[in-house]
Amino acid sequence: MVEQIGVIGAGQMGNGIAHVFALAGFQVKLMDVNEAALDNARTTIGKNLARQSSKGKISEADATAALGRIDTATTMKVFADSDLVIEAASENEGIKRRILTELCPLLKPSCLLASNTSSISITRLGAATDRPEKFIGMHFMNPVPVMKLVELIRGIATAEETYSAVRTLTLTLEKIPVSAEDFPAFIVNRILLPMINEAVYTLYEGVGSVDAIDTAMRLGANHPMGPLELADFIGLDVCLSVMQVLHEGLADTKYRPCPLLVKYVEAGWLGRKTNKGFYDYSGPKPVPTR
Ligand SMILES: CC(=O)CC(=O)SCCNC(=O)CCNC(=O)[C@H](O)C(C)(C)COP(=O)(O)OP(=O)(O)OC[C@H]1O[C@@H](n2cnc3c(N)ncnc32)[C@H](O)[C@@H]1OP(=O)(O)O
Ligand SMILES: NC(=O)C1=CN([C@@H]2O[C@H](COP(=O)(O)OP(=O)(O)OC[C@H]3O[C@@H](n4cnc5c(N)ncnc54)[C@H](OP(=O)(O)O)[C@@H]3O)[C@@H](O)[C@H]2O)C=CC1
Repeated sequence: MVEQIGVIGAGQMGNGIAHVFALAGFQVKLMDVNEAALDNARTTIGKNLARQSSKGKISEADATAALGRIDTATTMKVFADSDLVIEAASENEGIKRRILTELCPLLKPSCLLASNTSSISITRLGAATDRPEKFIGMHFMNPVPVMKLVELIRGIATAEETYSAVRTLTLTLEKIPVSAEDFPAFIVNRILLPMINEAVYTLYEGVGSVDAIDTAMRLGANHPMGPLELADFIGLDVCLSVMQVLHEGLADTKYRPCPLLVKYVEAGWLGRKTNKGFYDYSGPKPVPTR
C-alpha cells in the first residue's frame, strides 16, 4: 500500500505535488538541494492551503493538518521508507538521470518511482534506475492544486501493476488520469508548447506586442491566460527544454525553438520565477517587456 510519498525538487511543481498528496492524507517528504527553495515551498503551500480554506473548499483544520504532514530535507536519505518517490527537479535529462542513479540504492525494493517530466523519454529515464518496471511518468499540470489532469506515461519496461497503482493514486487525489504513449512531450505539451513557441515567433516577427498577442488569445480563443503570460507562468526554461526535446526527438523543423525564447532564457529571464520574462513582475502589476 502507498502511504509514504517522496518528492524531489521543491520548485513550483514539487510544492504543488506535496500539497495535493498531503491534503489527501499522505505523509510527504519534500527534498531539494536548495534550502531556500524548501523555505519558499513551505510558505507557498501554506498560502495556497489558506486560500483554499478561505474559499470554503477545505476546512482550516484540514489545511493545518496537511501542512503538518509535509517534512522537508536536503538529502535523499529521507526516502528510505517511501512507497512512491516522484522526481520533480529541473527539466534537464542529465540532472534527472543523476538523481535517479543516486536515489535508487537508498530506496526499499518495493518503492515505486515516477517522474513529473514535461517531455523527456520515460523509457530513457527508467533505464537510469535499478527498477524500470516500477518507473512511470506521472505528469501533473500547473497549478497542481487546481488542474484536474495527470498524464500517465508508461515506458517500455513499466509493469502493469505500476501503472494500475499510480492510476489508483491519481484517482485518490481526485485528479483525472489520461494515458499517453512515451513520445516526446506526450500529449498536452506536444500540442501546448508549439502554440506557445508560435506566440513567441509572432512577437519576434513583430506581428503583435506582448499585450496584443495575449489579449487576442484570451478574448479571441477564450484561453484563461494569453500564451506569453502562460509561458512566464510555466517558466521559460521549461518551455525551451520542451521545445528542444520535441525538435531533437521528432527531427522536424516545425519544432524549432524561437530564437527570442532562447535569448530570454540565456538572459536569465525565466518568467515569474525570476520576476522577469515576457512581463516584468517587480511592480504591483505585470508590465509587458515588449
Ligand atoms: C508545462 C507542463 O509540463 C504542463 C502544464 O502544466 S502546462 C500549464 C497548464 N496550466 C494552464 O494552462 C493554466 C491556465 N490558467 C488557468 O487555468 C487560470 O489562469 C488559473 C487557474 C491559473 C488561475 O485562474 P484565475 O481565474 O485567473 O485566477 P483565480 O481566481 O486566482 O484562480 C481560480 C481558482 O483557482 C484557485 N487557485 C489558483 N491558483 C491556486 C493554487 N496555486 N493553489 C490553490 N488554489 C489556486 C483560486 O483560489 C480560484 O479558486 P475559486 O475558483 O474557488 O475562486
Ligand atoms: N512549470 C510547469 O508548468 C511544469 C513543470 N513540469 C515539470 O516539473 C519539473 C519541475 O519543474 P518546475 O517545478 O517548474 O521547476 P523549478 O525550476 O520551479 O523547480 C525545480 C527545482 O528542482 C531543484 N533541483 C535541481 N536539481 C536538483 C537535485 N539534484 N535534487 C533536488 N532538487 C533539485 C531546483 O533547485 P535549483 O533552483 O537550486 O536548481 C528547483 O528548486 C520539470 O521536470 C518540469 O518540466 C511539469 C508540469 C508543469
